[in-house]
Amino acid sequence: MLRIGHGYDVHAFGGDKPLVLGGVTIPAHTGLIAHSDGDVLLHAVCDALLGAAALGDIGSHFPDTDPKFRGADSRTLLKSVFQLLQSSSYSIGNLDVTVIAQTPKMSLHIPQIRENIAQDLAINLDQVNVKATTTEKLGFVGRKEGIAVHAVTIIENSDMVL
Ligand SMILES: Nc1ccn([C@@H]2O[C@H](COP(=O)(O)O)[C@@H](O)[C@H]2O)c(=O)n1
Ligand SMILES: C[C@@]1(CO)OP(=O)(O)OP(=O)(O)OC[C@H]1O
Repeated sequence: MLRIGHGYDVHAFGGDKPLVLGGVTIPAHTGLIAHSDGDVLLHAVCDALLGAAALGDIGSHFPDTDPKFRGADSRTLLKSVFQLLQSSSYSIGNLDVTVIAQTPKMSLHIPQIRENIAQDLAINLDQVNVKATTTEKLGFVGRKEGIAVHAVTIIENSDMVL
């Protein structure tokens, strides 16, 4: 059976961490405020995968009250989510990500982000799409207060494939 999942996350600009999106450190005026490394892109991907598998959400697996996850590398969290899916015999069909950011310009970094995600989820590059849009200066994104990310995925339970 095919199953769809959606993930959405927002983090505010600020703090003293570097900006990390999809596992890539991107030159920016500031990073994102978070308990972990603040990789809002990978958080949305984790939530899409967990949602598709009806396994809750990122906060239920990696609570932001747990000191263990302070400064956590979100690629490590993504790999843990992948292991959870594998334990339930799910395989990933494809993943589509939309970064909503007035800044930084994402296009240069997207190839490496796709590579990172494909590697962490053991899928091919053509199963991962990442794109970006501004909000034409409207709202909190447009005021450069933060970044929002949507992710959608299709997964399939390989036990049930005929
Ligand atoms: N943070 C961003 C936002 C957008 N892009 C690229 O620019 C194109 C045009 O953006 P609009 O918001 O005007 O639609 C968009 O399609 C992306 O290719 C980007 O790289 N980084
Ligand atoms: C990743 C976790 C865990 O460190 O914390 P944050 O980095 O604050 O990110 P968020 O998307 O707010 O919540 C998920 C978390 O529990």
